[in-house]
Formats: sequence, structure tokens, C-alpha cells
Amino acid sequence: MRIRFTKMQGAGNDFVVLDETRGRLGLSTAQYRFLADRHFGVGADQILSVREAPEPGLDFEYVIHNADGGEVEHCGNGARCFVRYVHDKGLSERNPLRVKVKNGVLELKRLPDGRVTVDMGPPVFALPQVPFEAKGLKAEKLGNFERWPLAVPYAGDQYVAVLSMGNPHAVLLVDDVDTAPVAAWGPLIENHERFPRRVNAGFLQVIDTRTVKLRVYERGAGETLACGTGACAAVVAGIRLGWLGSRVDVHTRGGVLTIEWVDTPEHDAPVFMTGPATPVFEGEITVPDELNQP
Ligand SMILES: N[C@H](CCC[C@H](N)C(=O)O)C(=O)O
Repeated sequence: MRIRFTKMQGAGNDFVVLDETRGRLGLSTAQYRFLADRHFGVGADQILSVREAPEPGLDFEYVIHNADGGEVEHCGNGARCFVRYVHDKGLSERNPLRVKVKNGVLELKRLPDGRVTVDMGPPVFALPQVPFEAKGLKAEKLGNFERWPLAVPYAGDQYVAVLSMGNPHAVLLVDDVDTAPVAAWGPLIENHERFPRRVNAGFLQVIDTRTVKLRVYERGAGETLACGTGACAAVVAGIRLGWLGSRVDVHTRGGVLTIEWVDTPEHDAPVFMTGPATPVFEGEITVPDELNQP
């Protein structure tokens, strides 16, 4: 199958974007994996599909697949690229856009300077909704949050903050992101048995109450240069743990994301993320039909 795509990146987190507003491509997991492959395909952390809105009052549906081909609930950097793509392709002039994702609706607003602010919705802390299995563990209370001792093979118990931004996150505090064991511990945390649907592992270094550095070993993609939902999860955790203020610049290896969240007694305010969204190139590629097994 011959398909057209647009390559985009948001703070170095890179995407293949597909226009499915005029019909579904019907790609299989193996075909998504092919598109993301950096040697045999286009190469990307995630594949983003732009689809017709499933119901009135919404502008589009936004569907995300990780580089491993699995469909996921959310992608923050991708959401910024989504609105840039829709406007550049003339699919809509509305700003902000309201788009349906797996677990909710996002509002995407392009700013005059070209950056995009996304209303990422509220964080979710209920462990069964992350999901995280805490049975038999004793949490460490800190600020108005808790951290859980995660047994990391060969590294002992590592305390992580656990929450969801629609997708699951485990946030670990480190002294220095540049020397943190991201490559070694990332896959061990991603595939930890206490996360039944795996997890994105964030390595957070606090510089001051308004500034952090972050590396994320992403579920289904490995370490990326930036992770939007990971930045949101890290800042929300840092605020609740008492380390951060309500507006934080997150320095990732691919750029800076600004996250804003006002903690309230119910902890259910929406998280706002602002950052870049950049088209890189247009292309066409033949996706092997023999990969189209269910
Ligand atoms: N790997 C993530 C999806 C992409 C998230 C990330 N690229 C972002 O910008 O939020 C997951 O499996 O939940």
C-alpha cells in the first residue's frame, strides 16, 4: 500500500502523521511498527492519525500508536503537532481545536508565536486507573502525595511517584539526569510487573521550584528526546511532593516544555502544556501488504 505522510517533531519527539479524514488506512500493528522503524521505514517515536470527529461538538479524532505498533491513550507532544498539521493542511481553521482521544477530549490552541498550548485534562491518581498494583507495598508520604518503593532488579527499591495523564507514568527523582541510569533502569521500570499495562518512566532532576530537567524512557518507544505527558506527570508529581511551583519549565533533551498546574484540595484541575510543533518533511512510502495480518 502506498501512503503519504508528514514527518513532524515536538521538542524532538518525532512523529509520522497520517491523514485519515477521508477514510481509514486500516494499518496493522506490524505496519505501524514498519512506519516507525528507523531503518526499514520512515522512523518515528509515534504514529499519529488524524480522523473525522466521532460526534458533534468535536473537530477531529486523534489516534496514537507507539513505535512498537501498540495503540496508546495519549501523546502530548503529538497533540501540539496535530493542530499544526490540521491548520497547515487546511483541514480546519478553527483555533482552538477540540479533539477526541481515547480517554477524553483535548483542547489544542496555537499561539501567535507558533507554539501550542494543550489543555491536557486533569491528572489521575487512583492507582487502579493508572494502573499500578500496590498490594503489599508501604508508601512514603511526602507533601500531599506519596511515593512507592519499586523493586528494580539489581538496583533495589527505587521510590516512584505514580499517576496517569490518560497514560501511565512512574516518576523517579534523580540528582543528575545526564548521569541517571535511563538506559539500564528504563526498560526494567517500563515492564515492571506492578504496571499491568507497562509504564512510561520519568527521570526528574529539580533545579529550582520553576525549573526541572527530565528524561523519559517511554512505554513502547524507548528513551525519546521529550515526552509531553511525561513532562506533565513529572511536574504534577513534583508539585504534590512539595518541590515545585505551579508553572515549571521542563528542560528535555529536545527542547523546553512549559507546564502549568494549580493544585487544589481535589487535585483535579487541568494541566496545561505549552511547547513547539514543527513539520520536518513530506513523503510517500510503500507499506508492505504482507504485514497486514491482524
Ligand atoms: N509512550 C507513551 C505515548 C506517547 C507519549 C509521549 N510521546 C508524549 O508526548 O506524551 C505511552 O505509551 O503512554
